[in-house]
Amino acid sequence: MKKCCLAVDIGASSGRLIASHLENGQLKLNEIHRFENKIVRKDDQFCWELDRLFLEIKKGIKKCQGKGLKPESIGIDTWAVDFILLDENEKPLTNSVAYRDPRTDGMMDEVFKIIMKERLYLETGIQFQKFNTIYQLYSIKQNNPEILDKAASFLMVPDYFNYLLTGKKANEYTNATSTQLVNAFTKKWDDEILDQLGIKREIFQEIHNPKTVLGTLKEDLREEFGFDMKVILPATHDTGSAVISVPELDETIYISSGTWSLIGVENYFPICVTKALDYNFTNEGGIDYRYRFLKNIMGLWMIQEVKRNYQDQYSFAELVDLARQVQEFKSTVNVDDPRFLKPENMIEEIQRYCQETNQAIPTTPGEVAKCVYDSLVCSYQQAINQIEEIFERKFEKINVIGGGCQNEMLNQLIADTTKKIVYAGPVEATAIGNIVSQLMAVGEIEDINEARTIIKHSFEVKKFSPSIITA
Ligand SMILES: Nc1ncnc2c1ncn2[C@@H]1O[C@H](COP(=O)(O)OP(=O)(O)O)[C@@H](O)[C@H]1O
Ligand SMILES: C[C@H](O)[C@H](O)[C@@H](O)C(=O)COP(=O)(O)O
Ligand SMILES: [Mg+2]
Repeated sequence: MKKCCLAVDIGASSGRLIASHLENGQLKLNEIHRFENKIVRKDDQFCWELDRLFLEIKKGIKKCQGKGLKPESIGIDTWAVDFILLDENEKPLTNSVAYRDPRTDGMMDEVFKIIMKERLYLETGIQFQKFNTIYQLYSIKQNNPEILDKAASFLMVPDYFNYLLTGKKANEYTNATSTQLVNAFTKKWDDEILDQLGIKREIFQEIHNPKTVLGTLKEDLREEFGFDMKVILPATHDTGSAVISVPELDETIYISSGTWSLIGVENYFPICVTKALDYNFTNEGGIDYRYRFLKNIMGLWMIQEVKRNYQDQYSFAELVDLARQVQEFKSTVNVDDPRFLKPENMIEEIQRYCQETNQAIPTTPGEVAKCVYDSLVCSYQQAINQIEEIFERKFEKINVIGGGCQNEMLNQLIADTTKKIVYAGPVEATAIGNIVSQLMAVGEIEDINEARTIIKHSFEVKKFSPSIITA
């Protein structure tokens, strides 16, 4: 049996288990299992199917032996902000409510009545998204206080899966920062904010950094799988893992392109200045206490919903080809308008927006897709301008990572619009960042610099130069 480590990366639209080992200084990947992730309706709430996702994780682990692989460690990363509250008997107190659920509508303003927006930003450095954990918890406090009274443990989604694997409870740092409840300077839970909001501190676990060996499998799982593994904390916020594996970082702005587009730079200190607040940038925690100075852009969620609205009769590649065929269609929308966060029908919402703004209304799948892609690039350009204004410098390169880097039309459009060199890849950047964190934890890789060198020599990165427009 070949030794390997196992990365579990679950984004908002898909999950995958990828086995990996080092061979002649290169990282080799072997996709073991891939599955759909989606938001479902349950008890009139938008929810994740965490029980199904854990079964998918176990299914993937069991596939390893059939492939002659013996995983020595496993690391789990997922989307951010969402959590589970366990009671004193370790039972979940609520559904696995998703961040797109409207339960946080109006909660930001309720919190600002207690803690000024500017102070919240100065202390946490985290962007204001209506679905941040802080507003989810405050919604529970306002509408179902008995739930918070009964709560004994707060676990974010990857923490919860780690608990199911090991029986150990911990909050991992990079994901904890996405809650907007961690102080950007002390890097600990912000007792003052929790106290002012009346959220009891004792439900939060000790914060552990990426590369922590949390433990090994519970006995029943060792017997079920037939082997034991170390359970290691990668950057359990998926974007935190993705940024670790950006091959081109100097002079570079990254775009982690999946359900969301996370656009930013790696930094060594939090930037909580007024301009960063006004432009709604975040300082999410990274590995080795680095910072991910970035902002959320609505992302490929929009094309995922368009695809769903067309009953999945077009693949993503086909939607790109259809968009290529209507280059004359120029209408765009503000992708970051909250109306696109969870519309009933994305196509109709885009059409309504174009009508309201007196633009041509997209009617064909190609026109709708082109409108989405063109609109995303407009938002990318705006964010890039804001980053360069804040850093008072130009960035020469853009590195697109994640599933979206497979969209070569979009990559070229980004290059043409921004007039910057675009590098595309690696596709599985998140899983790769997860893997190298495990290998650093066990000493197979020295540090992040060696990790990035290995990554650069292991994966193809395609280059897109701005087209030369002849007069
Ligand atoms: N062949 C392709 N052509 C164009 N876009 C693609 C292709 N494959 C995947 N994508 C894009 O990648 C996105 C998924 O990226 P991924 O990083 O897996 O998302 P997440 O981690 O959020 O689930 C899809 O929504 C789709 O827009
Ligand atoms: C809700 C958060 O902003 C979101 O999780 C984002 O931080 C993120 O990591 C998205 O990752 P995807 O792979 O789901 O695009
Ligand atoms: Mg992802």
